[in-house]
Amino acid sequence: MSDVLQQLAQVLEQRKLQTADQSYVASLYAKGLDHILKKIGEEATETVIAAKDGDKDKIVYETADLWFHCMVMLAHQELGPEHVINELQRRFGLSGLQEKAQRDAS
Ligand SMILES: N=c1c2ncn([C@@H]3O[C@H](COP(=O)(O)OP(=O)(O)OP(=O)(O)O)[C@@H](O)[C@H]3O)c2ncn1[C@@H]1O[C@H](COP(=O)(O)O)[C@@H](O)[C@H]1O
Repeated sequence: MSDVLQQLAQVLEQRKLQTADQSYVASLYAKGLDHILKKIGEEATETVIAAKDGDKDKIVYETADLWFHCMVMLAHQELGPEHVINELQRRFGLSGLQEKAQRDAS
């Protein structure tokens, strides 16, 4: 897993001990899950708009915002990026069409 994801996950855990005026992440935790989910929705929309505009710098910037807020959501739910990476690793090499056919059959 990327070092920066692991390092960021550690910072997000440490921020659980801070107050909202000390840290943006702590302020997100203080506002609660619904606010974090709203931020994910906003960042997802901004990512879609950037992609529709074809602005590569903006796509990267907005995707980073989206990933960051998803990381905050995972931390809030006592999960980390390793759980998502493990799921992607589990799926690796398994055709999306094959996986869907298996799901539809069960
Ligand atoms: N990667 C990020 C990161 N990406 C985006 N953001 C913040 O996410 C917010 C993006 O939301 P918007 O664009 O909607 O800006 P906004 O209007 O200010 O946000 P709202 O007040 O509406 O929530 C901005 O305030 C950004 O600064 C981030 N804030 C923090 N981090 C990482 O988290 C660490 C801990 O941050 P603090 O908790 O603030 O110390 C930092 O060292 C960084 O590594």
